[in-house]
Amino acid sequence: MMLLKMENISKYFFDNKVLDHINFQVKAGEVHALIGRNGAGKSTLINVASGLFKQDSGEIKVNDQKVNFQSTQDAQKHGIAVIHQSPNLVPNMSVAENIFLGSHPRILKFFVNFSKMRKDARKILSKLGASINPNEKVMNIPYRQHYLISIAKAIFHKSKILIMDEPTANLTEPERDHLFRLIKEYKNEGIGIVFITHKLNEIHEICDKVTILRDGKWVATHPVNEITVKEMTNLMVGYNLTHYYPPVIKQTGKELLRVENLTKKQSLASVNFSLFEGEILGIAGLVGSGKDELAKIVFGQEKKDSGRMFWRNKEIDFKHPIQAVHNRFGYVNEDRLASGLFMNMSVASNLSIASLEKLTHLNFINSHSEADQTIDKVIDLNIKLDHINQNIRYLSGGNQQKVMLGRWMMRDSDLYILDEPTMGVDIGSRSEIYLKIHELAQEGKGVVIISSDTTELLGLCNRILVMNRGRIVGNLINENVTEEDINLLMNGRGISH
Ligand SMILES: Nc1ncnc2c1ncn2[C@@H]1O[C@H](COP(=O)(O)OP(=O)(O)OP(=O)(O)O)[C@@H](O)[C@H]1O
Repeated sequence: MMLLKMENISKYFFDNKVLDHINFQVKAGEVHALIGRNGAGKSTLINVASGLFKQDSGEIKVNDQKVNFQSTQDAQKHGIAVIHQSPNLVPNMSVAENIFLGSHPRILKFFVNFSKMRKDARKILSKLGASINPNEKVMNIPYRQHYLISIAKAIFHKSKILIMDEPTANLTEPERDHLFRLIKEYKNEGIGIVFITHKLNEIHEICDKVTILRDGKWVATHPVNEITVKEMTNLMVGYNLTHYYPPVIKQTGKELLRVENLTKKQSLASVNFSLFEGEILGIAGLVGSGKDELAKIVFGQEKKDSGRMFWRNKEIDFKHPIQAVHNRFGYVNEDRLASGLFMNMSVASNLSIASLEKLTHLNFINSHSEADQTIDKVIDLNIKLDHINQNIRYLSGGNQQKVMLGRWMMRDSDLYILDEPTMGVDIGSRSEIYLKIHELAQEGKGVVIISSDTTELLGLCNRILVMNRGRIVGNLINENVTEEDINLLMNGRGISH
């Protein structure tokens, strides 16, 4: 018996055929990966499965019975739960209240049993290995952890089909291990799981089957032990992707940025480093190592306690990010969906927002020039959209990420601080972004890449700083450096060779 069967599903957004006769099915006790490039239609397909969108044609069956969902609540009643890429939690409610929203434990039918709610929430969160206080308001919880709260919510509602849209994009390694253990438990209980990911290495670890979509069309479904990561990649992109990383840069120029004794209570302890023209400098470190705070301080988004910074040997002391922007610094924030993008604005405005003063002439925006430059960036970064005036909220997650990078390229920044630049970006687009970053460096720009993906840092950077507990504990020229070296340093241990 199939838990979920989607047959010939098609879906249009206006004239745009986003899903074209897709077949997809999930058995009880199966973890089924759904993969494809940014904009391939993965989220749309699961939004149809969960009653958020209505398909234009095709049928959905749950336990071999035809269903016709009118809403997400309707799908939930049939046991389908979705954990979305950017969870929609209620910010001024507590974590526990968010987890139990709509089904609070009650005393005498009417009164919410808060103490039971908190106890249950703590139990579920600890199962996920998440150290989150259930009493804390969601608005005070780092955005990175919102996904964990959403998972806790889905677990509580005991679904038969659990759909996870990029569950590991924001998780640390221990959190990911907890999640995988939980997925295995669920599998044994006969729950069917749909697992969307851009981290193709995870598929062999946790999934049984994989379905690949391309441009809204079904391309293939295979048991995972019959397909390699390379084959999956080629099916996703539709060609043989051979050059993933550009060559590592060997020569750099003059000093661009110098950071001296940068200190901030509880996050940075006397950090010193320089960045040179044409350099791609990586920063590795676990959550809490200080790498994200370092980026925020350099960009003027957070205040330092002490220390000095120099740009081309001239002291800088930004009190506000706008000063950094004037100095031609660009910053792609790891929290892009929470604070980087303007969700009610068009793609064109999101791309041009950092360049407004450049594009403005006598106080009116030169819209021809804006449109021309925007189109250039869109072509450059291969952003998938219908029209540049389209609202950004309708772009797929990975394409929104590319807009963030395009914004600073359009501004023609001299320094690019990119915090998790390829989070949620498909493998084909990642290789295109790496090429762009390499081109920026070749033009003499300075690039700082903060990434939790050590392989990415080793593939792209000529030098890697490793941070641990607010300090730089390694400054490694990328020659004969291994992932293990970086992992040892990140965890506060020395390299043995
Ligand atoms: N509400 C909407 N209105 C108009 N177009 C939309 C809407 N939602 C999605 N789209 C378009 O549908 C296409 C598929 O998007 P979808 O979000 O399903 O892609 P995806 O495979 O999940 O990508 P990603 O890996 O980037 O998350 C994209 O071109 C997107 O712009």
